[in-house]
Amino acid sequence: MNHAVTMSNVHKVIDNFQLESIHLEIEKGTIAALIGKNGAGKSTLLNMIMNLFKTDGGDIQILGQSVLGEDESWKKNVAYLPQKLPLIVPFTGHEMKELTARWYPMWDESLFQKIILLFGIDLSANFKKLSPGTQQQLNLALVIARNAPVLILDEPTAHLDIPSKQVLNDLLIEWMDNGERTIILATHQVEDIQKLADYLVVLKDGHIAGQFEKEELIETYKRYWFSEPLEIPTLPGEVERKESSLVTNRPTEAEDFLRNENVRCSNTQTLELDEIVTMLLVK
Ligand SMILES: Nc1ncnc2c1ncn2[C@@H]1O[C@H](COP(=O)(O)OP(=O)(O)OP(=O)(O)O)[C@@H](O)[C@H]1O
Repeated sequence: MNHAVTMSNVHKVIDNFQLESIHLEIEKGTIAALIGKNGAGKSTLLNMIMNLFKTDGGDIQILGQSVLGEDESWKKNVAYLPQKLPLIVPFTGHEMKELTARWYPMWDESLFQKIILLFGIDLSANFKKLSPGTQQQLNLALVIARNAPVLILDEPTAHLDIPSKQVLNDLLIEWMDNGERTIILATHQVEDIQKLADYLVVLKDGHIAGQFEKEELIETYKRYWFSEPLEIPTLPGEVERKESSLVTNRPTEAEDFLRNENVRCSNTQTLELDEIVTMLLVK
């Protein structure tokens, strides 16, 4: 069993929104970035993995165990940080830590203290008086220190300042090195994807539009520049055409095509990840 999370034919209707027949396999030992435009269904999908939203059908497994049955022992294998926490917390950081640590047998106190120190969090302050960024830092410390083999984070860097984002990315990379662990993170931040993700899972209007290995994806997209205005038919894999440039995601076929058409390009370039992500989400 090589999968940390699988979803088979999962579907769900919530008011006017529909998650359509989701098939997803997240390999153990990898980091998957779940990306999609606002309202694409990322948080809904993560809530369904955690069985917080009931499915209308299909199956979801974490480390081979269905999350939909009576047996809830799968919960020890996953730590989840939702985008929005539903509670107004009347506790200090110290109290929150005591309450959380008690529930989780794999709690790693030294990791927790290390994260608190790295972020510089005052644990004696009341949670509700902390800034949104500091609240997010504390929530991250509470969730990462649970040390579950599967970590699910919904927009973990949304409120963090630039140095804290770096701290978190370094922490997560180090955390991954320490055993067979898996992270799924929903994010809008290209830096998170760039630094962390092995795979990108693209969600569009409630369906999975594709799952891509990041390095392969970067190799796949190419832009060709031409010194003369273009008058050629659509290229294989063409995803963008401007006056003197073309982008394709099937470069080998596109280059054969250009040769056959006797068209020479003046320059070729790979694309930045943010451009590729934009094309994946809007085209
Ligand atoms: N509890 C709910 N009741 C009704 N509709 C809901 C509920 N939760 C989510 N939705 C709807 O599901 C759709 C997907 O929302 P979701 O929050 O999953 O998107 P998202 O991709 O996480 O968006 P964002 O990037 O803005 O966080 C939206 O149309 C939203 O209105």
